[in-house]
Amino acid sequence: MSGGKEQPLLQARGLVKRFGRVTALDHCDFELYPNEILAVIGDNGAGKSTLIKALSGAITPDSGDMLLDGQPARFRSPLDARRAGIETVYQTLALSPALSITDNLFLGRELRSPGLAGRLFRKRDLAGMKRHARQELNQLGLMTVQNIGQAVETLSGGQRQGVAVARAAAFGTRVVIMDEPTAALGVKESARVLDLIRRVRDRGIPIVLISHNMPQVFEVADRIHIHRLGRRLTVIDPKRHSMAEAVAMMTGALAPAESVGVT
Ligand SMILES: Nc1ncnc2c1ncn2[C@@H]1O[C@H](COP(=O)(O)OP(=O)(O)OP(=O)(O)O)[C@@H](O)[C@H]1O
Repeated sequence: MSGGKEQPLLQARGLVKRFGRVTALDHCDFELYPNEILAVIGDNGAGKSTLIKALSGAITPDSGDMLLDGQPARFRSPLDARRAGIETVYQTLALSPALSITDNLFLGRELRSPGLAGRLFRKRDLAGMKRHARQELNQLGLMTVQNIGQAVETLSGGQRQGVAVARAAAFGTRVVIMDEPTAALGVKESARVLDLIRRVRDRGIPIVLISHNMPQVFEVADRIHIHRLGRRLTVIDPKRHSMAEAVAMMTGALAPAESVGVT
C-alpha cells in the first residue's frame, strides 16, 4: 500500500455527473494506486456505477478531472479507455454466448494472420488466438475449461465470469475494473473469481472492485473506498476497521474514519 507517497495510477478530482435532477456524482474524488485491490462500497444509488462508468469512458462527467499516471485523461468512449489500458468487466457480462471462449477473449481485437492474408484480407490468426487464449487461461489458473473452442453458453456461471475476467486481465494493461463480479455466483465459483482478482493484482495490475458483498470485500481488498451520496466519504484499511463499522459509515450511522493513502 501507498501511504499516500506513491503517485496514483488512476485519479479523479471533483467529478460531477447529473442526470436531470439527480446528482449521481457530487464532486467525487478517487485514487487507485499501483498493485492494489481497491474496493468501492456504498448504498444503492450512492453513485458507484456512475463513478466506474466515468473512469471507464462509458459516460462523460459534467465536470472534474481524471488523471492516468499523473497525466490528464479524458475518455470519450469505452474504447478510448480500453486503448489507454483500462478494462472493465460489467455486471451484465458482455460475452457472446454462442461464440467460443477464444472468440470471446478476442472479440473486436482479433489477431490477424501474419503476412499479406492478414493485412489485406484481415484473415484471422486462429491458431495464434487459441494459443494466446490457452496461455491466458492457464496463467490465471482457469484451465478447468478444457476446450477453449467450447461455446460460452455451455459454461457454468463461474467459468463465464472467469472468461470475462481473463479477457480483462489479458487486455487491461493498466487497470481492471470489476462491477459485482461474483453476483449470481455460488460459493465455490465466487472463491475462484476472488482468487483470479488476486492473481491479476499479483501480476502488477491494480483492480477496482465494486461489491455489496462485505465478507468478500474484506477478504480481498487492500483499501476500501466508501461512497456516499455521490462522493467519496473516506477510504479505510480493512485491517483496521470491522465490517460493521464500514457499513455504519456507508449509511451515515457512524462518522467517517480518517482516509488512508489519500493524497
Ligand atoms: N442513466 C441514468 N439516468 C438517470 N438517472 C441515473 C442514470 N444512471 C444513474 N442514475 C441515478 O444516479 C444515482 C446513482 O446511481 P448509480 O447506479 O451510480 O448508483 P450505485 O451506487 O451504483 O447503485 P447500486 O448499488 O444500486 O447499483 C441513482 O439515483 C440513479 O438513479
